[in-house]
Amino acid sequence: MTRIISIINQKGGVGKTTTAQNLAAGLEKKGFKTLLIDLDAQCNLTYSVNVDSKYTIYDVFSDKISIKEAIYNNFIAGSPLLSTIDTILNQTGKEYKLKEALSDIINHFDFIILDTPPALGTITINALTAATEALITAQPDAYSLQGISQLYQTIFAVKKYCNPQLKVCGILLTRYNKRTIISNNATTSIINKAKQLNTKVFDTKIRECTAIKESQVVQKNIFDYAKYSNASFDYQKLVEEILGE
Ligand SMILES: Nc1ncnc2c1ncn2[C@@H]1O[C@H](COP(=O)(O)OP(=O)(O)OP(=O)(O)O)[C@@H](O)[C@H]1O
Repeated sequence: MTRIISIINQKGGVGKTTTAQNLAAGLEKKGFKTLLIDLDAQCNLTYSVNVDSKYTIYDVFSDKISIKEAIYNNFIAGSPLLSTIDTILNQTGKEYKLKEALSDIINHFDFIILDTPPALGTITINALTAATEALITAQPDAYSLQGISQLYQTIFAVKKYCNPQLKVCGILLTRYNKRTIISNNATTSIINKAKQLNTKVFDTKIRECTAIKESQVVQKNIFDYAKYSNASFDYQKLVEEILGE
C-alpha cells in the first residue's frame, strides 16, 4: 500500500521543507518510487528541488489540469497562488480535493511526501485528509509543546470527520544540538508529551548542520551535496527508521 506522509507543523521554520526534500530523496535512493509535492505558497521546496515544471499543484486544485499532467520528475511544484486557495475551494467536500486527485496516481508510487504550509488551514487539512500518516517536525524549544498540543486538536478533528485511518508516525526533532540545555530539556518534555498523545519521538534526531543551508542554496538534496555530513547521516537514519529497518 502506498504510504502518503504529510510533513506538518503550523509553526514556521521547523524543518518541514528540509525534511520533505531529504526524506523523498533518501527513499528514492533506496529504490522506492516517490512523489514529492510542494503544498506551501512560499514554494521553498520548489526552489530547492530545482525542477522547471510547467504546472503546479494549484492548477490541479483549480481543475485546470489532471494530477498526472502536473508531475514532472516525480515532483509537483507549489505556487504562490496556494495562499488564495479558499477563493477556489469553498464548496462542501473541499477537504477531499487532494485525496481525490491522488487517487488517480496512487498506484504508481510507493511513497507520496507532502510538504505543508505553516498554518492549519484548508491546505493542511487537505494534506491530512489525503495522508496515511502525519510526521510532525519540531525544534526542541520552549514553544514546541504548546504548538504540538494545538496541532493534535486539528489531527483529532481530521481523524473524526475526514480520515479515521490517519496515524501520527512520530515527532521528528530537527536542528538538534545535544550540547545545549534547552535542546535537552525540551526533548525530555516532547518525549513525555508524545507518550501522552500516544505517539513517539523518532530515535533519529536531525542535528543542526550548516551543510543543510548550503545544499538549499545550490538546490541539491543533502545526499548529493554533502554525503558525509551529519545531516546526510541523520536523514539516512530517518529513512531507515521510517522503513522499519
Ligand atoms: N538540520 C538543520 N541544520 C541547519 N539548518 C536547518 C536545518 N533544518 C532546517 N534548517 C534551516 O532552517 C530554515 C527553516 O527550515 P525549513 O524551511 O525546512 O522549515 P519549514 O518548517 O518548512 O518552514 P516554513 O514553515 O516557513 O516553510 C531553513 O533556512 C533551513 O535551511
